Amino acid sequence: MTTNFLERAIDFVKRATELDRAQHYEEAFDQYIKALDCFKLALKYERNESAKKTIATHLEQYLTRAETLKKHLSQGERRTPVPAGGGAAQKTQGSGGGGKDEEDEEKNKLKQALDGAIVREKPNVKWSDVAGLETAKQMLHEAVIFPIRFPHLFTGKRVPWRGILLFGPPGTGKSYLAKAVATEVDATFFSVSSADLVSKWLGQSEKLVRSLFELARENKPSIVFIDEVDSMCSARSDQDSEASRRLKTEFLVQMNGVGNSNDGVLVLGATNIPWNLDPAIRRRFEKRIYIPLPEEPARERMFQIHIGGTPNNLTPDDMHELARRTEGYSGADISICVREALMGPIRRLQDATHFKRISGPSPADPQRVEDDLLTPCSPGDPEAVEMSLMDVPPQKLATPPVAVHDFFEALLHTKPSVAPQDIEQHLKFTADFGQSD
Ligand SMILES: Nc1ncnc2c1ncn2[C@@H]1O[C@H](COP(=O)(O)OP(=O)(O)OP(=O)(O)O)[C@@H](O)[C@H]1O
Repeated sequence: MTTNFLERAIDFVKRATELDRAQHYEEAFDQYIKALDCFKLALKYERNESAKKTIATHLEQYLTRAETLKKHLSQGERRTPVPAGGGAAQKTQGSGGGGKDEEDEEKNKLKQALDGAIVREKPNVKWSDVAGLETAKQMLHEAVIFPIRFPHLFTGKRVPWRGILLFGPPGTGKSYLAKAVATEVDATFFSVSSADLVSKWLGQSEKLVRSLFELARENKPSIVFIDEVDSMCSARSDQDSEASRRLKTEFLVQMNGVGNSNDGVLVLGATNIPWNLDPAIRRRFEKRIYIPLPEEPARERMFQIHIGGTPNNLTPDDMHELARRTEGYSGADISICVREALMGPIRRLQDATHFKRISGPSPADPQRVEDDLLTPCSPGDPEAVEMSLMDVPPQKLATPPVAVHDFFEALLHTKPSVAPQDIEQHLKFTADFGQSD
């Protein structure tokens, strides 16, 4: 298996370096990425230690080159030459002169480690997908979207916010909102779960934090989203391990931008337990926005968003009723309830013992109407034919629409997940330190 992956990796590398030399950087980058995927698999399955080392060295080498190309491409320069810069192309071209010093090597390793801990792809969540949370959205516009789109608005003493904390009970859309920011804004987005950072990289994590901020500064305008920021930044205490103390100090230093300018870098934090944050770190988040449980109109919008285009026969009154019945539910609770309800028609199909013919849009081509589709019905229906789902030809199956009783049924099984005491604590924190949505 290893040999196979290794061979494939080498094939991709050959193609990549040829394209690289011919300055076809976009295609070269694609081939490097494919090569890296194969190298990673080869590394995973290789048992021999010295072979592992060789593969790891290749991996690092081509990763560096791919990163250089990516940076170059993202600056919109498709064909201008990219210096080899100690990366793969340099070595394969045999142009010598490499010799990165140890510090660079260390930095590269950390950047690779970061690659595993951070997500850089743009999520696909739009502003309009986020129900309610108007204050938070407006604040994020001020902090993120305006400074990038209209930099001249932020001159002189008017400076954009550098640190924003989103806090509130679980499942209220803090991460979801951060994803919407990432999708809507033309900035590099780094998303890191601080629980991951602490658990996987303890000992190394302060260096990772430094590298994360370095990367963010290199790629500005950028947004660093730190989920569960409390696990990295809880109040300092005598019981803290040396590693955790170093991590907190480093985070403070980086957020201050000491010795570096943090212009163009916004730190967005999210937490369910803001009262656990270290006070010094809490202060670095200049804006602290409470993300509460959704009000009735927001809940109604959530039902609409999560149902989307799924065929249903819900009336506006049904929607109001659902919103009314879900007081105390978080956005996450509602999305689970909707998923459950959307399965209702599938269950009806599975349980059906009788079907009848109806006309409707063809499952294969919704533009065409067919008059011999089959849908479940009660055994007493005059047109009922006894059969089960498996007897229905797939292209003749008409899926029943989701109905309001599917939601009522789902609500019996999905209960609100946030406890009232939790809300009280959040309200107290908001009164003391926050800003309410
Ligand atoms: N305001 C909202 N509008 C639309 N959907 C929402 C909203 N809030 C939550 N959801 C739904 O709930 C899911 C979970 O939300 P999310 O992960 O953002 O919550 P969170 O506040 O970050 O929770 P946690 O603190 O547990 O990480 C989202 O993927 C989304 O489907």
